[in-house]
Amino acid sequence: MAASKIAVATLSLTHFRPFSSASMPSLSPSFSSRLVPHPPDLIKWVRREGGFVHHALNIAPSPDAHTGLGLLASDHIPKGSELIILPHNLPLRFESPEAGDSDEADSVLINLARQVPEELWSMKLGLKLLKERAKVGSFWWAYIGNLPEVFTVPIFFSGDDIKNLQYAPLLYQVNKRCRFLLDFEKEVKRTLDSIKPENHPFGGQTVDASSLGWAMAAVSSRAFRLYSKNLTDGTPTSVPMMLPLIDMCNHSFNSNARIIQEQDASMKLKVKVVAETEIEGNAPLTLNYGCLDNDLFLLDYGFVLPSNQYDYIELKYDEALLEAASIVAGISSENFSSPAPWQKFILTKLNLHGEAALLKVSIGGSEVVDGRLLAALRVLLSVDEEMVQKHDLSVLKSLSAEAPLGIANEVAALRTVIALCVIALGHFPTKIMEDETLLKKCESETSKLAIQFRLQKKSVIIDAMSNLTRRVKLLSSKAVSQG
Ligand SMILES: C[S@@+](CC[C@H](N)C(=O)[O-])C[C@H]1O[C@@H](n2cnc3c(N)ncnc32)[C@H](O)[C@@H]1O
Repeated sequence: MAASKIAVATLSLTHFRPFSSASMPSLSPSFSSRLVPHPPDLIKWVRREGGFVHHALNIAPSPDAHTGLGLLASDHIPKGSELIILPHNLPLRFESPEAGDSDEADSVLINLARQVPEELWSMKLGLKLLKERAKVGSFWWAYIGNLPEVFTVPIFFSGDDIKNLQYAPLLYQVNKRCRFLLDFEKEVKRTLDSIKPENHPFGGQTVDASSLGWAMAAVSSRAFRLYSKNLTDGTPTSVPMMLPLIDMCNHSFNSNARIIQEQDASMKLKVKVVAETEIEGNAPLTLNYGCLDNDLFLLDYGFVLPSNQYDYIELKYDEALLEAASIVAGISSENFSSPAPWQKFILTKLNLHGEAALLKVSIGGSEVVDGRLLAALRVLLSVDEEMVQKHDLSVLKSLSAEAPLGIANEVAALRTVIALCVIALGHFPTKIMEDETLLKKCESETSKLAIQFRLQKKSVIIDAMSNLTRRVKLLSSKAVSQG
């Protein structure tokens, strides 16, 4: 017994790297602080392991101080140039494509991963990342040592900062993730308590919600989905992977580089980054992470994009809310609370009525007004069943279909949406000007993010209101000119 205790002690001292910095970040961690103070040279490591890195690429703090480190071009790079090539063994994925190389510790990991809900896939790959982080001599150490020490995703916000987001759908998601991490911490502890030391995937270390959260955030903010063949039946599936060095690229919707997936001579995965445009010297290399709203950018990546064209606010389709909006808009219609049977029928087709109704609707984004909401308002504000029946649902749902049920109907529908916007704005506890003043005074990065997030949500509403007001004015002047 005593001997095995000594063996455990030796194992734990020499075969793992402590997770301590995941739960206790250094006193003033910044976006640029890495897991270890002087991490290995990542570019050299990629080249040494058979990868290619363009000679004019460097890792450096981004010109925009809030984006952490980035990849910068030191010289002009022509369009089409290959910038980075990673051979198949460099990406870090949950399951290695080489069959038969897994050990007992891997099967513990696989069993834990089975308990992670699909939507939190980043935790699954995060378990693998934690395993490699704990292992002395991990193949990926040069990569892992270069990962950020802290992440600004809301699971690490203080309670006040979470409240300061002021937006229920995001609060719900943040709470869900926090609750999952706390429950999963217990599950991981329970599983690891019964594991033999030599099979412990984290070198005998305690894994808590904080280290799990670090791993989940590292993956959600840095992994890319690539296509891979399913090992059992060969069907192509998208697999999240961490792509060393490539994940030093920051995001832009107008990115100057893109990822290409290829196969090498032995049909193994090869991941390339290619210049999509000419890249000037000193310019950052950027990738497009996707057409995401600010909820996802904040939840997964820990940043908020100003004037994000894909951002929107979520509302619940609710008769009482519509009734209130129509009163604010000065339009009286009883149809909101008691639609006629033909109107109910269309609402059911729009999935806004009935048992399986989906009541989430949106304002903002590329549509400006959720097509289902717009169609419902047009229909509820119409008394002309025959005219409504003439139109296809796709026309009734489209804002670019100009006044399909007549100008008066369209003005009433748009004014009701504008009133909905006024009500939605009123639900935020602070005004835009207050937020702007608070933002100037604010020193904490996470408090700033919370204020920026809610400011952007309010801007989405204001932009939608301006867009709709412009349309109402145009329609009204048309109505006047038509006499
Ligand atoms: C894939 S990593 C990019 C490298 C990262 N900047 C670093 O220091 O390691 C993604 C992270 O970079 C930051 N980032 C990337 N693009 C950004 C942007 N457009 N605005 C603000 N932060 C950004 C965020 O912290 C995000 O979680």
